Amino acid sequence: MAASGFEGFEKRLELHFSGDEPAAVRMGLRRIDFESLERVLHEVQCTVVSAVGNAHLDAYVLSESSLFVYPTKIVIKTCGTTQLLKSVRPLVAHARDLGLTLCLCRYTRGSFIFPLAQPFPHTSFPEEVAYLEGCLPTNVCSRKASIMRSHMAASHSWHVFTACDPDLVTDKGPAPEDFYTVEMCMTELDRGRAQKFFMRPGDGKTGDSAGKEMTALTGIGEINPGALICDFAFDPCGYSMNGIDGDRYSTIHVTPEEGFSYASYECVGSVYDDGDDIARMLRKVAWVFRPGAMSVSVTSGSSQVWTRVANALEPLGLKRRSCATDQFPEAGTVVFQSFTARRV
Ligand SMILES: C[S@+](CC[C@H](N)C(=O)[O-])C[C@H]1O[C@@H](n2cnc3c(N)ncnc32)[C@H](O)[C@@H]1O
Repeated sequence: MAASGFEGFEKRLELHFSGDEPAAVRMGLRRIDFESLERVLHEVQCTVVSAVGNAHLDAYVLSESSLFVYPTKIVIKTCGTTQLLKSVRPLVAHARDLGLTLCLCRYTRGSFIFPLAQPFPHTSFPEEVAYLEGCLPTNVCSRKASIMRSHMAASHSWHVFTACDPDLVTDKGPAPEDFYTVEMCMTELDRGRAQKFFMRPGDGKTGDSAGKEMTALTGIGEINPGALICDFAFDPCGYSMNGIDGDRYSTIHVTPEEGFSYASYECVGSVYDDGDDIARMLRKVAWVFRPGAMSVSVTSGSSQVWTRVANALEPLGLKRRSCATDQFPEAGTVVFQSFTARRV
């Protein structure tokens, strides 16, 4: 970290599994014991700092972002110089031991602010794809890698790799057209807002208690007041939270340092939700951080959700600069939009 700052942009991996035995899928991946999860995270170079769970999923705040474990799905998101893709082989092996077969893999990330600081296998997208392909079982044979450009600057591209087992995804996997994932990446955070994510020296607060205070003082707690929140503040600065609400999660991570400030927001939803909910949440997130630039990626089987993004953000003075769409076999459609704050 000497020659650069903290890399806020996360790498994100989503793995879906299927199984023939009802007993295997009932608790599924949630039966992986904590020590085994810690060993996987050790490979990735991060640790668990806080955890919460409900009837549907377990959510972990990590030293570098978050991990969500459902019975047949894992989402792991890590930032900094972590080696996220090193988790693929051990996670697939643990799932196999539980009678579960990989049916869908999604890997996404933005453009790193400090690409030269990234270690193998994250030194370039082609290298990440080559490494990932080497880790995946042969049944996930329907594969595609794509870099979606924003036409703004090379620094705002969206990297997507998907791999599916066409038989398992359509037979037993999730119906991708019903669900969507929104990934928001924000840079050039408003200075005053970013300042709220620094701990105050000598106030005696722990990571947990300072995290709770930040959730309340910044307005993050109001984004989805119904969610159970697990939050953590880093010393001297930085913040992470996971929110769980039934079978949905949301997550926020903040790197507030001037010069490379960054915040991300991610949530999952269903096309059957009230369409205004997602618009309201996106507006609240933009209000919490007031970023100078932002990208929003929507992964969905239906084409309608992404239109709500621009409709929600443009009234706040965020002008849409680009919109790119790409389709991934059996893994849905990705719409990548970028915005900048209107300068007055
Ligand atoms: C883990 S958090 C949030 C990560 C998220 N991807 C982001 O950048 O928004 C990163 C912030 O916490 C700070 N931080 C302080 N101690 C840290 C630690 N031990 N591990 C990771 N980040 C730490 C970093 O400097 C940075 O501001």
